[in-house]
Amino acid sequence: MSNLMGERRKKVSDDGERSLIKAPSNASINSQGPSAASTGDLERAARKQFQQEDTPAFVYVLAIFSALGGFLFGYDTGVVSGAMLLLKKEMNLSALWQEVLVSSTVGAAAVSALTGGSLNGIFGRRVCILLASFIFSVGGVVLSAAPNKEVLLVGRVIVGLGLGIASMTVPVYIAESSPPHLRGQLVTINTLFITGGQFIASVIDGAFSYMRHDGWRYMLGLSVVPAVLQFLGFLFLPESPRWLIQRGLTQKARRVLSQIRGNQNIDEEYDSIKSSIEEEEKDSGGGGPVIWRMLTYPPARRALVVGCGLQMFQQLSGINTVMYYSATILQMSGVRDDKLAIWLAAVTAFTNFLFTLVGVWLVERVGRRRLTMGSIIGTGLSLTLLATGFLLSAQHTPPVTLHPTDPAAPNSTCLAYGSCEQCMLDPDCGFCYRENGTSVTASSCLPVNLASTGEAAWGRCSNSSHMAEGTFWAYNYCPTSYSWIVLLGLILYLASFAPGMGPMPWTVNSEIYPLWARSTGNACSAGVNWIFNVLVSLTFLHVAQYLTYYGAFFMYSGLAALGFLFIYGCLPETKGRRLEEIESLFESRLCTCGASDSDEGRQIEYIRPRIELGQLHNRVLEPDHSIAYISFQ
Ligand SMILES: O[C@H]1[C@H](O)[C@@H](O)[C@H](O)[C@@H](O)[C@H]1O
Repeated sequence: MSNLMGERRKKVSDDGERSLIKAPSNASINSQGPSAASTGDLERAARKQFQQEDTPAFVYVLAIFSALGGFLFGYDTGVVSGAMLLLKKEMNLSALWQEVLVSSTVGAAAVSALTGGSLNGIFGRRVCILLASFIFSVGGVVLSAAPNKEVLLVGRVIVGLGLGIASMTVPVYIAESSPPHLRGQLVTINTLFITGGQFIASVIDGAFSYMRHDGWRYMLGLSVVPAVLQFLGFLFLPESPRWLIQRGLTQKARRVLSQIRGNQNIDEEYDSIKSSIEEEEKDSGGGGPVIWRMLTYPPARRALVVGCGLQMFQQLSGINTVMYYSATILQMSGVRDDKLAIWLAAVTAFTNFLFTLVGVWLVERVGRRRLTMGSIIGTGLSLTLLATGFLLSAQHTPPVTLHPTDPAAPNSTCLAYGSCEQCMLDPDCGFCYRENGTSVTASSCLPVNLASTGEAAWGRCSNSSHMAEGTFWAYNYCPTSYSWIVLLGLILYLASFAPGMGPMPWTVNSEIYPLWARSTGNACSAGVNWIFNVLVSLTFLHVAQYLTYYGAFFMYSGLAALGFLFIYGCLPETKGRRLEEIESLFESRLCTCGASDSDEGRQIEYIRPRIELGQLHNRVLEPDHSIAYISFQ
């Protein structure tokens, strides 16, 4: 493939249009003429200049309407925790039903992301986004009108089906429609909308938590608004030009390209997409199911490993347990009021959103590779800090000093625990205590009220609204003076995860596959993301029970360290390259991908965008500058 691209370049440079670029002599650019190594850089850099001149507002409108899919992703996964607080009381939900209602959406998303690949290939990106927003709208209506838990479950599964399709289609659609110099930023906006959706969901949860009756209907049903908006918007937005060319709809593709590139000349881009598609199809061997062709064609196989690996490590770095656990972490730090904890969880979601914005700003400045590496290092270190905070609070855990017995349940295991740490790791028990200044007194481990974890089944802490002054009930956490370390760890975690590990797996996946493999590649990697999402969130409490909280967070930091090695060895830099050029980054052995990063530091200075061949002879070369040619196809 790279040979073919090299040949194409050579051919055009023999008879095509040429531009002159002046580069500082200390840059590692070959000054002797159009060598294959230097022309790639120069070409990219010069293209950047042309493209930067004019980016029509239409591309931004297109990205924002698409990213509503990301908003729904964030909203629907985020809103359920607040809705569940009300639902479990109103519908009398058992722990199993609560778990089923939460994870059914993520499970359905995994299945539909995996099948969304073929839908994308057959019907195109636009139809898939229309379908996803339609499914979201239906799901929202079913949820808000649900008369019982069975219908609720149906609604949650419907929403999950929409989520899976949207999560794999939207990044691809944005990437295929964006100019290369903005692609990273525009695709990252989708993750910004995911975290924005999570934040808005937590605000809506807070606002409707006061509405004890039917508040959940509003929480779950409000997602219909962005879903309908997206559906209406997509009735007017165009199909991805790359998909159209692949399908042979060339006239339509040219029209769309002109529309999204404004007044720029689209011939070069059109020809390059078209010839890449032809070459790719030859290279990949033609027949058989796409996934098989990907697995047997080394560059596509390597891209698949990188894409799925990134998504796996994103989830294994524990983002969703940290988000899910944030309310408890905040309670550990002394926030005892449930309502306040809900609002503070909104602050956590906002922090995630805010730092994703930093990612949008950084992605085209520092590049995907450096951003992801920096982010996972910070993530690993802050997980270690979180774990240390939990370790210190476990080591200084308050002992159980009172052992009251309930004649109705004399054999409760809770009564046997000797410390708060042991007590809180058992999901059936909670810690009831008095606080005197900073010291804990009169403490006991009691069974939790199965209908509401906010109080004990019996005894001093069994009536949450009438507990004696100075008496507290801690479920899932222990009072500790080391909570500030945990809180600091939480903030640092979000500040490091959100700019890189949050958005980059989605952004990188939208660009690393050749066109013929793009939908399938994204379907697989999004499926991996959802599968690990459900795995990590379902196993978290069990892992914490076996390894304790600090053990669980040390484990996540170990997984982040493995993730760093993977990214360091395997993730190439894709910044500024045209989608059609990216395949060549995966031509060498998998773990040498990072080597291409060394190209990054080069500085290129332009003196003029175009120059006729003859003019070159009249130029005087200054001693400290070199001249290089680049060619355009
Ligand atoms: O990229 C997103 C984002 O980081 C979200 O905050 C998280 O909940 C998702 O699981 C993840 O895929």
